[in-house]
Order: sequence, then C-alpha cells, then structure tokens
Amino acid sequence: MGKGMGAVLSRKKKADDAAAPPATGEAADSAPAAPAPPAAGTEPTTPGLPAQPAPSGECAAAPEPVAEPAPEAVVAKTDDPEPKMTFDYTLKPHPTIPAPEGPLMVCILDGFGENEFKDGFNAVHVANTPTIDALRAVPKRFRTIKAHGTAVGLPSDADMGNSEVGHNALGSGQVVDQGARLVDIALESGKMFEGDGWKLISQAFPTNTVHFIGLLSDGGVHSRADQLFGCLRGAASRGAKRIRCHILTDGRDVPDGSSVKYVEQLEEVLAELRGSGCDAKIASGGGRMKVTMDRYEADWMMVKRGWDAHVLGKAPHTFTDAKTAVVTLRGPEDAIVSDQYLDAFVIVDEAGAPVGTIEDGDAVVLFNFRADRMVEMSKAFEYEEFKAFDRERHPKGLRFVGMMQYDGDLKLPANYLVPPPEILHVSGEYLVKNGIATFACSETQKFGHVTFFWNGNRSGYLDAKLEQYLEIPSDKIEFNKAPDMKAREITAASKEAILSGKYKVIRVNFANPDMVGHTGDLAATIRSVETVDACVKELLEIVDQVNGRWIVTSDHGNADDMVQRDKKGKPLLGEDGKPLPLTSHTLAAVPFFIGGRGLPDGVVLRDDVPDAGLANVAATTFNLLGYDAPAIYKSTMVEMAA
Ligand SMILES: O=C(O)[C@@H](CO)OP(=O)(O)O
Ligand SMILES: [Mn+2]
Ligand SMILES: [Mn+2]
Repeated sequence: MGKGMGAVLSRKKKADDAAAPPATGEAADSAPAAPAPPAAGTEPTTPGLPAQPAPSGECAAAPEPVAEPAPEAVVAKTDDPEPKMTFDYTLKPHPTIPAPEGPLMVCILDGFGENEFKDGFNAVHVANTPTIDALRAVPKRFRTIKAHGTAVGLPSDADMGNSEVGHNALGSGQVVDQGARLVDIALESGKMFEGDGWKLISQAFPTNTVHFIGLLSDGGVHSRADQLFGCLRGAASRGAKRIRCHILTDGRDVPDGSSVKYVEQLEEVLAELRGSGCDAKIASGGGRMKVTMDRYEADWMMVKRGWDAHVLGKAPHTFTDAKTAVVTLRGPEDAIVSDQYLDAFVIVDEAGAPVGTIEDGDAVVLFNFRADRMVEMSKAFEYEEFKAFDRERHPKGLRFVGMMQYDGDLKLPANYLVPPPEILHVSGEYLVKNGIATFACSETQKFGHVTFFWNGNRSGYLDAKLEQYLEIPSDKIEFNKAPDMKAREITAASKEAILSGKYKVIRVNFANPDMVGHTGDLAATIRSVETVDACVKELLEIVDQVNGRWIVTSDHGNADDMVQRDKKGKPLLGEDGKPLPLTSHTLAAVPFFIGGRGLPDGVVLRDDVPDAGLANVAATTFNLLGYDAPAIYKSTMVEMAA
C-alpha cells in the first residue's frame, strides 16, 4: 500500500455518495464560447515565461538586476483597473538580525525526508552524506519540519506531501486548502454540479460523448479515483448518454502493479452506469510517464502519444478491454514494464474500430486537480494555434474543462469544474516589490517547482528585471540510468550566480532524491543522494566565501524509504522473495538547516514552534535576509538568542 492510501480509500464512499440525484433540463444545445486562442507551441520552453536565451547551464545570459534600493511602500497590482484594496508589501528591518553581507541561498533537496525507518531501505540514511551529517550535528541549527497532510493543505494527515503543495507552502509562507481538498468539498457539497464548468460539459450530455482523461489511482497527488467516480456518477445521473474514460496508469504515487486493481474498480463503476442506461466505457490509456502527463515541456512527444490515443484513436496497441491491455502491456514476470511506463493503448470493438475517439461537440474533462502535468494537454485541446506537434485533427466546438484552472496567469484552461486555490502575496512578490534580486535554478523536471509552484502557480516572472530563472534541460530517460541527473550543472550555474554578486536570494532545487526515488531503484537512489550531498558541499563553500547565509531543506520525503512495509513497518517481500520497491513519496518530515559564515552566532532555531512545517520557511527566510516577516505568514523558526 502506498503511503497515505488507507485514508484515501476510506474517503471513497463519501465522494461517491455525493453524486446528486438526476436533474432535468440542464442540457442545452448551444455551442461553448470559444476560449481566446493564445499562440500555443510558439511560447518559450517554459510556459508563460518571457522569452529567454536557450538555457546554457551558465549564467551569462542573466539580465542585470538593479541594485537593491531601500524598501519602500508599494501597492499590489491587480487585474482590476480600479483596485479597491491595496496591499502593503513593505518589509521592515528586523530589530535584531542584521542584513547579510552576501546572499541567502535556499536549497531544496527534492524528496529528501528524515524518516524514522533507519534501515537499509532508507537511501538518505544509507548514503554516504558527510555534508548533511555535519549539518545535522550543529546544535540549534537543525530541526525537522512537517511536509505532508494538513500542514500543507491536504485533506488529511494520511496524505503524503508532494512538490506542488510543498513548493506552494515554501514560496507563500501560508497554508491553503489544496486541490485535493477543494475537489472533495465541491463533490460533497454538490457545488461542482452547479458551476459554470459543469454547465458547459452538460451541454454535451444528451447528444455527444463526455470524455474523462486523467491519472487513475488513489495517490492523491494529481488525482483520486474516488473523485473520478463521483464525477462519472454525477454525469450519468444528470443525463450523460455516453461516457468514455481515458486512463493513465500510475505506479508512482501507488505501488507498481496496482493499475490492474484500479482498472477493475473503474470497470465496476462503468458497469453500474451502463446498468442505469449510460453507455460508459474505457476508451484508451497508457503509463503516466509515457503518455499525456509530461510537464514543463520536458518531452512533448508524451503528450502527442496521448493525443493520438485519446483523440484520434491511434496507438501502437489495441485491445478489446482495458484490464487485458494493462496486464498484457506489463509483460511477463521476468521482464515487467512498470505501470508508469506502459505504452499507449486504444480499446476497440469487435470490428477493430476505436470505441471512443473525441469528436466535434464532445465534452472533455481532465480530471487531475494538480497543474504541472495537465498544462500541456490543456494547450493541445484549447489552443487554436498550436505548433508543439501535429494534432492531425482538432475537434471543433469541444466543451473542454479541467478539474481546476491549472495556470492562473494563462487562464488555462478557460473553463474548469472547481476554482483552484488562491495563493496570494507569495514571498517572491515581497522580494520584487522591495527591489530584492533573485536567481532561481533547477533542471527541467523541477524547474516549474522553484518558479511556477513557488510563485503560487503563476507561470511568468513576477518582475523580469529583478529575477532570473535558469532551466537546465533534463535528460529524457528513466532517471535511475543517470542518477546524477543535472545536479553538477545546477551547482555550477548556482555557484556562478552566487559569486556574481547580482542576487540577494539564490533558490536551487536538486531533483535527484525524488526523481530517482520514484524509479524504486535503491542503489541508484543512494547514489543520487550522495551526488546531491557533494553538490551541497560545493554550494555551502561558495556561500561562505561571500559571507552569505543559507537554508537547506526539502519539500517532502521519497528517497528516505524505498520499500513497501506492513503496518508494523516490516519490509514486504514479493512472491520472488525480493523486497517490494516503494516508488512513492513518504509521510516523513524533512530536514531544515540554517547556517553560513555570514550568519551571526546568536541566530538560532526557536524551540517554541515544534509543529512548524514548510509554510514556516518563508518567514524564516525574511528574517535571515534581515527583515521582519510579513504578518500574514506562518511564524518564523529563528530568533536572535539573548
Ligand atoms: O512526478 C510527479 O508528478 C510527482 C509524483 O506524482 O512528484 P513531485 O510531486 O515530486 O513532482
Ligand atoms: Mn518534490
Ligand atoms: Mn516526486
């Protein structure tokens, strides 16, 4: 069982029951309003960012940020031409912590947890990490902080953390109800079925097909199967005549091989809907790391494979049912293909024709609530102008919605079932409004984490004059095959940024413990942790050289537990006697370290905020920059000792 799954499953009944009784007269024939067509596929590598020179792994292309002016009162910009409310972003000097001479580095070790299981399956524990070990030994400058569950806005403390909610909390200093919880509330209250998004898709109920595309599992990171079932029942009971599901198999947030179970569960629900007169079937699918769910434009071909299967009904494999598809594509015991990497498939009828292509006037729902891996498919559906790949056919008059709006800057998609979390007054806004220059860097797989998620799911620069975001292109392979990933390149670029003297804040994310941890390959994950430890050492030395300060932390656990366990924590073995790998994140807390030659000896971690979590990092960051923390933020974790 994946971490957090028990409670997720126990919620299933509630959400299913939330499907309201049949309503009549909701369907209308009018075509949906066409969303404004932004120029898709012509954008820079990263969605929504102003064009930049191609990433080179060097900082040479950095703009010249202006020197840091004295903080002054500033007024929040809003879309409203006549703002009724202003927001004061003024930062006041901290009464006792002086501003640093050098910069402050905030370094995120993605997926690096402090797990209570300290055995051979904890890659963080087993790895040789002299740098982190030394940091742990410094009194009053190391603690752990919460990174999962309600501490990051998830429905329950059985929910493991993830990069979206983790970086939202780190960047905004606040805890907001996240997508998973907002969808639960919308289903339970029935509000989902009253919203504009639902009205739009219901136009297709009497005459066209309603398609649901998304990740089929109970992981609770991108989607939840029980929420899909609630939507399916809600559609059928409100008059949808024909429903088709396009499923991405998981094996990343839940144990590998569990896709078969989720397909069976979905088939049961679809049989129930057929029993009530709705023609409901699975139409296509594929593994989440091969089909549809690319992110940050790492590999548009994944999205093309999804488009071909879901929309056009074309895939390398056809089957007459989804369970056979999944079982067959996983292959024989001695050469298993993981759920994450299943090839695209299409379900066909006896005559060999696809059972559910997407046609003009159909409704399409992307049922994932999480943004990063839905943005590209949203563009493929929504944008008239689109160059990322040849769509061959772009269905007309689609009633297209996301579970949420995935990108608040791009307003993408235009229509959605549940309003997304509002994450306001993020730390980046305070920084730019006070003239503080920032450099943010990661490789493609985590680039949007330290920019888009950090800034509250906004895809552009907050102020391009004061910020430089550098993306190092990720490899396009399974990351256990190259566990160093781009850590060395990220380190080199960040060192250059630190030494340049242009930036007061340096934000870095190392992807390795997370991305390699997701492969379930213990040896590669240990290696990835060791690589990151060596890179952190280099960065700390450079920060010390310029009398700077640093925070080293993480966004959630992953590498810290690489085996599935029973309730007592005992590792589970497969039929072959080998340990069952754990590919998901963990519920572990994450480390939080402060230090640096430029940090006065008296600055220490407080001992009166034992429950602190990721959202307490932002206030701490402002203190380490020599400012009082914004009053709306969760409290700081540091103080100047008397
Ligand atoms: O890869 C992803 O999409 C998730 C796991 O589903 O990981 P992270 O939250 O670390 O990005
Ligand atoms: Mn992460
Ligand atoms: Mn992850």
